[in-house]
Amino acid sequence: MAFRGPFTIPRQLLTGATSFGARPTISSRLRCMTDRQGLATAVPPVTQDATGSKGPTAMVFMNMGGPSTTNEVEDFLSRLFADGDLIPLGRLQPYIGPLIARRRTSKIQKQYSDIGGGSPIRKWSEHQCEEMCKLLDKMSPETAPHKPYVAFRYAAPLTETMYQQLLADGFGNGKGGRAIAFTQYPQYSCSTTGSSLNELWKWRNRLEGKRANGGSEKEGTIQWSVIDRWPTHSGLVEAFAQNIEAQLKTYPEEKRDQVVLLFSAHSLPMSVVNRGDPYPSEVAATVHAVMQRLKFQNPYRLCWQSQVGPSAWLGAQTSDTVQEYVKRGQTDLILVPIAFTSDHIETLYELDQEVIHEANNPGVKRAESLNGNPVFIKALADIAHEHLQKGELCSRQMTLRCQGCTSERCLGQKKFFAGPENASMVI
Ligand SMILES: C=CC1=C(C)c2cc3[nH]c(cc4nc(cc5[nH]c(cc1n2)c(C)c5CCC(=O)O)C(CCC(=O)O)=C4C)c(C)c3C=C
Ligand code: FES
Ligand SMILES: [Fe+2]
Repeated sequence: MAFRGPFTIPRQLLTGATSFGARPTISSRLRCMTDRQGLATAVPPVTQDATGSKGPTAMVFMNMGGPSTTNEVEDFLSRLFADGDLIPLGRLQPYIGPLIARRRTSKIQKQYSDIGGGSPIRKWSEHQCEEMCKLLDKMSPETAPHKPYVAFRYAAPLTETMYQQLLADGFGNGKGGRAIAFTQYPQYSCSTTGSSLNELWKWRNRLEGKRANGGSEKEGTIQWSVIDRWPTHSGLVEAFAQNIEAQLKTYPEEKRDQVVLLFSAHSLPMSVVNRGDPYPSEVAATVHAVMQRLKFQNPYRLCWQSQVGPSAWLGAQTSDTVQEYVKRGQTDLILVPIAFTSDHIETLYELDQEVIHEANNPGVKRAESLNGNPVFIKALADIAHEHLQKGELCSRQMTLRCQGCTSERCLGQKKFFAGPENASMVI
């Protein structure tokens, strides 16, 4: 089903109308290629203590967050509708955003109360991050101790709170320290990971920037690097594949190969897709990698869920897809949430209580979410370990803005995280 809100997405979002920024010259492209080598080695040396340790290392999990109780729903929605990187509502956003949030609150509160009174995302994020840090301490003693932090975009603990905690824990304040911003969206979208990075950059400037340091040159001493996407990491693929195999085993053996796998990801407005957002192709890459691991033994489709408001969104919609296949007599279907790493309202309410309930057929099931799955937590540790070993500030892909991007925030954020030596690569 689609969440239909009482609001409309603004015209430029509907049409995707954008103007393109200045094109890079050939010489600037050549410079980019030369600088490319710099990216992999650009992490400045981190101070070592007498034992040779480069730690502590702060591991910051970034995600959207969700209301832990129904009382937090309105604040959560207010922040979400105030985010111009997610829902651009123009100059009137600070006024329209809270109005939309207020009108939507009781409907969404009911959904959270139907899934047990709140979103489990905080519980899972804290668990995943803590467990990953324990593994990292063993895998990478030279950067230990690894300290877990969670930074949510729209719910507690907010990015600002996390940053203040980092400073209180002895990072920054002229003392340096290394922090890794690790997105918990496996596939990059400017409306999700991009928004979280913009927020992190904003709070870094406010709490550690020149102005926060009385204009002194001692600006910001925390050394940030970013894990910005990991759509086809083998550990992620393995964790998804094992959950699908476990659900396939619940069907009689002779029917197993005929079960259709329906990978379901949160949709995007077509205006965001047409701006050049990398998310749809990265989600498709995850699906393909998982199917490869499963040896393409089942037919499959990728479909899109949770569209909000009346504008055009990427389809086909998950709810329509299930209905169509069931109508055609294909009643053995496994829904696989593929773009989020823990349970949330979109799995527990939209898939379980709406799509599967409406299908009214015992053959329509859902693969478990990754949640506390040890294979997944080991994958997180492997991804972080590879990042620490490579010494990259961010992926090469992060330096390329969307074709239709006109956002100064995106430009500034990417230049910051790419580092001063690589800033000229950001186009
Ligand atoms: C990869 C995941 C997600 C993408 C991409 C995404 C894009 C996106 N979302 C909205 C609007 C809303 N999303 C809402 C909730 C919500 N969104 C995601 C994930 C992605 N969103 C999740 C996991 C959740 C639930 C959080 C939880 O329960 O823990 C909501 C609030 C619910 C509602 O009012 O319907 C809105 C609104 C847009 C506009 C967008 C792309 C631009
Ligand atoms: S919108 Fe994608 S880089 Fe700015
Ligand atoms: Fe969303």
